[in-house]
Amino acid sequence: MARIVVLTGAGISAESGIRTFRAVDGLWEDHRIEDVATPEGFAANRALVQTFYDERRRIARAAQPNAAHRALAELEARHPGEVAVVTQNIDDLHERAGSRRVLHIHGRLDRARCERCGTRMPVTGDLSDEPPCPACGRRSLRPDVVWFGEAVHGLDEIFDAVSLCEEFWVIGTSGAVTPAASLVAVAAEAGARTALLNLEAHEDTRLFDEVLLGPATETVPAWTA
Ligand SMILES: CC(C)NC(=O)[C@H](Cc1c[nH]c2ccccc12)NC(=O)[C@H](CCCC/N=C(/NCCC(=O)O)S[C@H]1O[C@H](COP(=O)(O)OP(=O)(O)OC[C@H]2O[C@@H](n3cnc4c(N)ncnc43)[C@H](O)[C@@H]2O)[C@@H](O)[C@H]1O)NC(=O)OCc1ccccc1
Repeated sequence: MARIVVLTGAGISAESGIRTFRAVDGLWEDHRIEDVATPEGFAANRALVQTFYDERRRIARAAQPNAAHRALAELEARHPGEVAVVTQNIDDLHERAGSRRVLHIHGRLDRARCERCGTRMPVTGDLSDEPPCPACGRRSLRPDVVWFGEAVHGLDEIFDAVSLCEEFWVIGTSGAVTPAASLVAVAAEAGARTALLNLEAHEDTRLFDEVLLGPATETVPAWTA
């Protein structure tokens, strides 16, 4: 049971050079969600979607964890077994910062899944080259990420962790996407102390006991010190 559960979003990786989604220069400025982040969009234009994620994979690989990622990894090292990170991010910056218990609710860029046999595997080259599935040989690999309208990953384990934690912190997310956005209500309902660490306030911060506004590389080290 993790005493502290931390939900993170694109804002925690922004200062590592990974674009967020809804900001003025956000990803959704250049791409329609329907075209690049839905099963329908993938069926309609496979190459567009594969290339979109290949590009994001290149950017994520070139990015480095920042002081916010490191502060969470150091907190976990100081309190072994007491900290769990639930991230909406598909980059692996939490793991590269040293976090060990990381649950990717929306999947991972560095993994592919075969649509035909379901095998999951690390991504080596570009999926836009349509490499054959190493298990069934068919050219039906897709990014192992959760698209809109698809079931998220590990929801039961996440709900259990959130409903049993004493502290629930939300970092760098607009809270626009469910079910991730509904986790703070679960934590508050279970009596956890809740905190929001974000650049901008949310419309509805009533569910948060504490609100710290500012860049994550400043707020997270201060909050976890
Ligand atoms: C758009 C939204 C309304 N839609 C949803 O929520 C839908 C449900 C839904 C449909 N219609 C609706 C109508 C109303 C309500 C809900 C719905 N949800 C789904 O479809 C989910 C799946 C949702 C997951 C989609 N995949 C992602 N990502 C992976 C892919 C990819 O990444 O390409 S979501 C993706 O967008 C979200 C982006 O949000 P943020 O991370 O918060 O980023 P954003 O840019 O918005 O905000 C950044 C924040 O950071 C702050 N910030 C910026 N810089 C900094 C800084 N430096 N420091 C600190 N903070 C900072 C900013 O102030 C800002 O607040 C993340 O979750 C991210 O993972 N699935 C599902 O419901 O399935 C059912 C089901 C159940 C069973 C069986 C079958 C089906």
